[in-house]
Amino acid sequence: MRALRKLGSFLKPYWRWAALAPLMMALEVAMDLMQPRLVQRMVDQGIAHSDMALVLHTGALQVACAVIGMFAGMGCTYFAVLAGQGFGADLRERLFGKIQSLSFGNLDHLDTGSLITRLTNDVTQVQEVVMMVLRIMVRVPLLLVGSLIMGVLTSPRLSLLFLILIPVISAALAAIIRKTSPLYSQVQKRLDALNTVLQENLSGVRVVKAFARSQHEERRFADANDQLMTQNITAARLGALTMPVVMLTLNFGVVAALWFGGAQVDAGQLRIGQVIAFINYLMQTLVSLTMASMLILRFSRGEASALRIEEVLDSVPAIQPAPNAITLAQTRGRIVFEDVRFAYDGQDHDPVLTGVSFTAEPGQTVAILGATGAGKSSLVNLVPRFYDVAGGRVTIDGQDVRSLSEKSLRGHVGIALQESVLFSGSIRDNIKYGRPEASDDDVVAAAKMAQAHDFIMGFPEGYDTVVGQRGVNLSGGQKQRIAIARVLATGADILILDDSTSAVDVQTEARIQQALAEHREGRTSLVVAQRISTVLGADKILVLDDGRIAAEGTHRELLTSSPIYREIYESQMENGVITDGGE
Ligand SMILES: Nc1ncnc2c1ncn2[C@@H]1O[C@H](COP(=O)(O)OP(=O)(O)OP(=O)(O)O)[C@@H](O)[C@H]1O
Repeated sequence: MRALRKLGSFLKPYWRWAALAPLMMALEVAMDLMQPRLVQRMVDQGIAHSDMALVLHTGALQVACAVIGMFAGMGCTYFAVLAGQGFGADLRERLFGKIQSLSFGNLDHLDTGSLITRLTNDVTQVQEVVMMVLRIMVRVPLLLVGSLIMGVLTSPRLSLLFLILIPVISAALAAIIRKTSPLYSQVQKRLDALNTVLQENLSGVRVVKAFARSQHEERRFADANDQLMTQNITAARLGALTMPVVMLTLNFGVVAALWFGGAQVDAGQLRIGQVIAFINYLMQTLVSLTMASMLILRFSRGEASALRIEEVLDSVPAIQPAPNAITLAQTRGRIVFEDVRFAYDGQDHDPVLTGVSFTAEPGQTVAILGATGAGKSSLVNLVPRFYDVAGGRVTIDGQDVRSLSEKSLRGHVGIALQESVLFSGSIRDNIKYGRPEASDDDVVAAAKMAQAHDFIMGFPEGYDTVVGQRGVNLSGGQKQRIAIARVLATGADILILDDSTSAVDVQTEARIQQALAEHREGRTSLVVAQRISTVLGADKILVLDDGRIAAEGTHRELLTSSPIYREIYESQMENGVITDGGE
């Protein structure tokens, strides 16, 4: 229960509600405990002596107790819901914030489906435990101890039955719990698997259709769904044993109490009302034991969820801010890679980049070219410090990027990632995403440079056109251009384009390059490309081969000095990829 206890701190802001709920419950239990005594009084003193006034008076007291108990119960539920919902909302918010704070390296290891399950189902499980605790955590021990004491007070001799019934029912319930609780951890895992299939499918639905794999995906989903169902049924089947076991024991108890109680009534040692009251207390005792077992089961289910939540909350961002992080007020934009090594495991096994050294002077455009998997994206991701180097260093204006504050670094480095993700909302909002205070003129200027203005104005609503689920669907090339406009609108003085014109036709791409060249003043650019046409005008081209810089120079220089470059050039010439400005 360690993880659950730790998450309990999220209840602190709601302590008033959390305290009121059990108080109300205590009142309800007190009322419940009064009832059998009142029944006993009515039978033994009222009915036995035909004392109608006493019967009516006791009946009225019973009604009053029931009404008070009912309101107390309602109050308890109400306060428990207030506290529980507040707790759940705060926990979800913290979890979401934590996910936002994680680095690329952390996110590589957490799959989206599992994060969704943790944010939704796991939080709900823990929240339910909290509400249950507030409602019945007090009720169970109070009712258990209270009814035991009252039972003993009512008939010490009949109470000997407790000595048999309690161990029997406790042992049976404990066995059920031991078998059931591991099954619920499995339920969460199966739910993860289902959410992963679901999430992959929803985001990749077009690929599924393109490959006509709908049936395969349906089967995959049905498998995951069936496994979840089977797991739930297995757990529930075991759990379903609880009630029959309890009822059997309870009925044995009642029969035994009637048997022995009846004999004592015959012998004049006990009154009928006492037997009835004792049976009530016996039932309350056994029912509260059952509730305790359910509570334990819920706890172990909640603990499994709490552990999964904790795993995310306790993740340490792979990228740690420097203790005295420097804020770069202005940059010249000189980027230097000094003998950089990089590996995704962070421990230098199997490096993706080795011995990478180069300089991008302020205002220069440096292009990075190479086969897929050569390490181009990995290289540029080191500049905004999405990952840390394993050896060497990356500097901006002589400052190691690890010594800069994240805010300042990301403020100066704008990156258009390989995959252009737009958010639902207007095109304007998307372009302003990195700098919400950008003026409309800035937005238009950025869109013009990214060669997006014309097609945006082609939409009836222009910049207010809504993209995303309920808006227009943009082509891959249009999305890429909006993503480029988004990074240009930030006004960042270091611009990184990671293969971000791959879906744009060669002519448009050339126009983007030209517009960027015209506005290059004060901006250093790193451009990752597959096509030589993208890099023709670059001040420097790095040819990356298997994580190393195989050659470096301008287009002209490389044509003569680098066989790899010449090979790429010639293959693209043959395929007609180089149509504009090629030599
Ligand atoms: N998040 C990651 N975790 C682990 N390995 C990765 C990750 N991203 C890339 N790699 C590996 O690093 C190597 C370089 O990948 P990278 O994406 O940098 O290549 P690239 O040159 O940009 O390729 P492309 O042109 O296809 O985008 C590849 O072997 C790839 O499998």
